[in-house]
Amino acid sequence: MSGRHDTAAGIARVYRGSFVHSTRDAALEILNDFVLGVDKSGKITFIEEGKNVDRLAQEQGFNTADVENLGPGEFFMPGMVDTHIHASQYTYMGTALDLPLLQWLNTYTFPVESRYRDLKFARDVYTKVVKRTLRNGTTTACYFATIHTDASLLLGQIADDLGQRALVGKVCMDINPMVPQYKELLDESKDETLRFIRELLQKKYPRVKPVVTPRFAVSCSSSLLDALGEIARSSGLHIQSHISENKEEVELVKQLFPDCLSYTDVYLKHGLLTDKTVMAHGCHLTDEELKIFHKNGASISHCPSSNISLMSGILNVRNVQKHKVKLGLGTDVAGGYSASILDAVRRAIDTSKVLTIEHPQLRPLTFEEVFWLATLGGSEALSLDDRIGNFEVGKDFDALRVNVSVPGGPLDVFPEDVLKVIVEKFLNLGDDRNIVEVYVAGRKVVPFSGKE
Ligand SMILES: O=c1[nH]c(=O)c2nc[nH]c2[nH]1
Ligand SMILES: [Zn+2]
Repeated sequence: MSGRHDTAAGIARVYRGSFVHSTRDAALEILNDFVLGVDKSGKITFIEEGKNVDRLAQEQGFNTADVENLGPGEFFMPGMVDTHIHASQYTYMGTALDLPLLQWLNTYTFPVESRYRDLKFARDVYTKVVKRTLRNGTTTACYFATIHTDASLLLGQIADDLGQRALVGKVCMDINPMVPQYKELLDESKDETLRFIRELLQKKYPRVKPVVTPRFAVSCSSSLLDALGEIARSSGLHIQSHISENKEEVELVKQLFPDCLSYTDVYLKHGLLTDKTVMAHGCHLTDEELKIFHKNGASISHCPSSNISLMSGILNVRNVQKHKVKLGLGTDVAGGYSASILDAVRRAIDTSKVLTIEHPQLRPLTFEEVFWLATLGGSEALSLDDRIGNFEVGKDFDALRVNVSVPGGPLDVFPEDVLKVIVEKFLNLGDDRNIVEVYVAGRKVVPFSGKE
């Protein structure tokens, strides 16, 4: 942009072309020939019909010659939100999917997670997972790290360096009878959580924040859950954990917490079910529990790929919607075998159809609804919808520039394909080859700058 106009209006970039996003009223709004402006702080300053470009140029102080026009086959969509991913499990993603949850944790997960005391190993894995998810269009990720504070801080630093928006959780667990070398003492878990939060906040990363992370009720004592509830209350931070993923786990929690009415009641009683809580899975939650979620404003991360791979169960999304519980999508790497939210989109549709086969009265999810879950729904689930999730004026420009006609790409489009059809094809068939640019708060983070 020309210097004069830059200073006058603070507009950094203006794009013209097709935009698709979700709104409060429409799961998929298609905007053909629109123009969108981003200011220097990365916020969307206007989004209007392309025919208004001359007036906008006058009002906003930019030069129409500087407008970047999208090419044929291109559109912008909001960046996708992964509401649940284990960065520390990335090494074995795509393998080790032959056991149910509790056995899978003991056999594969805990031995691998115990390696993150080694910061060289952590740096290598965390750099790879942040790059992989960014390339696949995850502009916001809600991460589980491990029990190791320094490696968890490193994950925050890497996300900030590479420009990803992230909630980062140092995992807390003081019970692990099967793999006792991978757990903390109660006081250690509390102290290290406080250190993690303090040191991460001290970095003042604009878009990377800590999230209080009890692994799940099975691996935390009541005293630890209490302490974490108190830390979350006094800090006002986000909370993440797992809930009601498989039936064996639900039964075990009943035995471990006989004074609690349900799995949800365990988290509620310990102050861990707030309007900034996101719980992964929830496949076996009862209607009573969903009511408690709604009442407390807590959300669910739907991780269908993981639910199938670990043979856990299938979340009834229609029932979650009926109870007005906030919902987003999660890859749940490495229970899920893909780091791409596009995979979660497909599995969410597939699993909803499996439920429809079993219960024909249940309507399967549409691609528009799942697009909403991957973007605006995810932002709501993480209570970040005031900042991200769609192209509303005032929100940060977190966006994917998609090109469905990229040479050598995974899909073909035809002259009769309207934008809605093209979006559906991208959701079902597209991959990172189609995601030609990724923006977080206006900064182009993909392609990588080369310095990383
Ligand atoms: O899918 C899951 N992955 C995990 O790492 C985990 N820990 C507790 N419960 C879990 N579920
Ligand atoms: Zn998980």
